[in-house]
Amino acid sequence: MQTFTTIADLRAALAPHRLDGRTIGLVPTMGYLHVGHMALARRALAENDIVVATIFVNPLQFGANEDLARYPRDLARDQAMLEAEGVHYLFAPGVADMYPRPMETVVDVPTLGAELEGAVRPGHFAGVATVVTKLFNIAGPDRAYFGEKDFQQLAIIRRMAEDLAQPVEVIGVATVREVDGLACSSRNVYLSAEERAAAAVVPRALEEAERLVAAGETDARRLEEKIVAFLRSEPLAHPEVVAVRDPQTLAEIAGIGEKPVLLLLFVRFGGTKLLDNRVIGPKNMKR
Ligand SMILES: Nc1ncnc2c1ncn2[C@@H]1O[C@H](COP(=O)(O)OP(=O)(O)OP(=O)(O)O)[C@@H](O)[C@H]1O
Ligand SMILES: CC(C)(CO)[C@@H](O)C(=O)[O-]
Ligand code: BAL
Repeated sequence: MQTFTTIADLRAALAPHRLDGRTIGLVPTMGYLHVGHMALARRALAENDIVVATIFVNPLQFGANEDLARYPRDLARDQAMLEAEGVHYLFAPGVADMYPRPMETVVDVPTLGAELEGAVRPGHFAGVATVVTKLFNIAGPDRAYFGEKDFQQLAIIRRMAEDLAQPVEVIGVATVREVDGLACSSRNVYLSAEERAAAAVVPRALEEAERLVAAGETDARRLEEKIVAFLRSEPLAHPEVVAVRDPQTLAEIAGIGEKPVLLLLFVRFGGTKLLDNRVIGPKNMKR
């Protein structure tokens, strides 16, 4: 695997592949890789001739009081993991390589990006949409891979790619979990041992929602209230977003009826915010 830090070097490496008609899969990440990232890489390797992973902790998507400076980093370990998986290229630019001067141009998805996680992280999704567009422009991938754990991000990137006719297929990959069900996440390392044990309440809340819907709960607001109470039964859990939405549009819905619904959770443990979600179908519904 070759690692590049400049846009020009990555482009030069990819140009001959493109000329020879090879397909390119892109796996954008912020590094400190785990088995969830590896699932994206494996899927990309299965579906493309050439796979480019990217590692860039994008300052544009962090708010002033967020964890940009302390975001976990270990480039050597990440390189070894990607190499072992068979990834062909790693693009790991510095901030000056990606943004040699302050960005004047921004890609925003203002409605989808303002709610749910966007409501507690203003500007976050404009930062994501902007950097992902730039990564698409740099690598020119045929397909790009994103985790369903970041459900709203995936929905926003799909919408952005469609709206802007970006010539890339956006592919969602199922969430990979630890043995107790907690979604793998780079930020899990921030959790103390106590918080880590308590965090298992998040996937359990998704199970509980599934159980409540199967038992006949049809009111979206009541389901949200029950899940907030379930999460609060764990004293270390501070639910920030508990929302039942339409999985396609992320629009609010009132009732749980014939169609599957998205339950999206954003739960804080100490200073660490964890995301999770599940698409839940009504009783006996085949999904
Ligand atoms: N458990 C997981 N299963 C599948 N995909 C995942 C998982 N965790 C992250 N991803 C995906 O990997 C890509 C890169 O994510 P990122 O580098 O932010 O990792 P992360 O673990 O989500 O980090 P953070 O803890 O900062 O949210 C995103 O598309 C994200 O959805
Ligand atoms: C897609 C992404 C790499 C853009 O910085 C980031 O938001 C992430 O890791 O999910
Ligand atoms: N959602 C993954 C990237 C971030 O939290 O900034």
